[in-house]
Amino acid sequence: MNIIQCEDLSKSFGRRNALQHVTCAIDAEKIIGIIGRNGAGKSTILNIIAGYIKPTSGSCKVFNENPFNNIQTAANMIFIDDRLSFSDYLSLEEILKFGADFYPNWQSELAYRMLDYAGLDLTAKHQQLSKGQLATFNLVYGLVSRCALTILDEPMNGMDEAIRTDFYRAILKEYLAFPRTILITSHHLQEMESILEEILLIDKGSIIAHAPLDEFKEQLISLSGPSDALADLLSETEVYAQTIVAGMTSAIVDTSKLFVSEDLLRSKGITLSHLTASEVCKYLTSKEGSDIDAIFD
Ligand SMILES: Nc1ncnc2c1ncn2[C@@H]1O[C@H](COP(=O)(O)OP(=O)(O)OP(=O)(O)O)[C@@H](O)[C@H]1O
Repeated sequence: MNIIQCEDLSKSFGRRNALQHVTCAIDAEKIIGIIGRNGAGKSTILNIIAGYIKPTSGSCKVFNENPFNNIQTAANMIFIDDRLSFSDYLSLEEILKFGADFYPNWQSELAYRMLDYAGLDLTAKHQQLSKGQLATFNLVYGLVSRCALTILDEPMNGMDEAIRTDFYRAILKEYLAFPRTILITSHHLQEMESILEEILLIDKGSIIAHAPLDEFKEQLISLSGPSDALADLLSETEVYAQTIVAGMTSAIVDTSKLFVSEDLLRSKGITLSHLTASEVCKYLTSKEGSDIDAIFD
């Protein structure tokens, strides 16, 4: 069952096109990574899904309704990002009590246990927390609310590596205990990969891939071997990156256009290796001919 349906969705801010003709459907009860470079349009699409901003054109349906200013969809959804703010006068404990009153599936005990684990003082005020502590508190708040749609926009921003590792596990455990749809953005895809079922890759306001994680990773492959043995193959497929050193070529290529068996590759001395999701994202979204070294030449 789709809980989010976007049809030909576009959003402009003045003359800047943040999203362009986006069409996608998101199933219930999945953890989906919304991935893309800085400025790709990730927060914009999440803000439209959350009902905070209106699209310029096209439609977005969440739980079959237009989410903009919609109390019904808001009641089944939580949006966590680093701009989440609570009253300056409330302690963390008081904020948790408000959460318990508002969200029907709220898990108080779990919230206390997680915050105790992270060493947060419940008498502290939200605004007194450090950047990492703030992210930790907000993420706990988002998880224990157990909303059918949980949107986490860069939830680990500012957290140290150890707590990030712990909290990726916490997200997965919470999801397994109470399946829901979790949309999560992060620039640390490698760390987050193990909890994702699907990846939705946005580049310059357009969706360029939306697939289960394994399928996504299989889109590109790395081939290495003698340059003459690889030359014909490379002319038949799309090459995303290539290096040639001493007659040996290494190339990142599109697997959908590569019609050759692994046995044949082996017989030509070509080795094939798989990429991580993070590497696939990097190659699919890098600017043609981009090279930071060129700036200094
Ligand atoms: N309120 C706004 N006013 C003007 N331009 C905006 C506004 N919000 C976003 N944009 C522009 O829209 C584009 C997409 O921004 P968005 O915040 O969605 O990117 P993002 O993928 O979340 O980036 P990041 O990974 O850096 O957070 C960017 O070019 C940004 O400058």
